[in-house]
Amino acid sequence: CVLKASQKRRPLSRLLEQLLRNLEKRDPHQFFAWPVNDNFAPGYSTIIKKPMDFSTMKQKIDDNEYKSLNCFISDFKLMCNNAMKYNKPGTVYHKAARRLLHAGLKQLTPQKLRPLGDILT
Ligand SMILES: COc1ccc(OC)c(-c2cc(C(C)=O)n3cccnc23)c1
Repeated sequence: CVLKASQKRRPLSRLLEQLLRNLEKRDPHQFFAWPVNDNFAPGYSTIIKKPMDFSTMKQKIDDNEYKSLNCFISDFKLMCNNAMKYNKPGTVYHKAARRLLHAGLKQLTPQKLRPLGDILT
């Protein structure tokens, strides 16, 4: 039988795509969907040395750049921490980043991931 394109992907890639979709649902305003633009965030590229966003994470999945779940989780944390570094507490972006990080890490706990089986070992 012929595998669908999605079924041909590596098991880790399919898992990370699923996790990414679930994390993106926690960003309803799409503040984290694309790279932050210096025109809207003055000085962003001088303050934030390693920018990260969901579209970049998706591209890294497609390019098989993530060798483990932990590398994927590190980029998710980097993205949220960048927003909490650049934006002052109390701003809509700082609050959105805190909520996203908290909700995202709850989805990425071993208890939640264990049912996915030995794909993570
Ligand atoms: C107001 O609509 C948008 C749309 C897209 C954004 O980033 C992709 C942002 C955005 C996202 C951020 C972050 C995540 O720091 N940000 C900081 C300062 C000014 N704008 C932003 C806002």
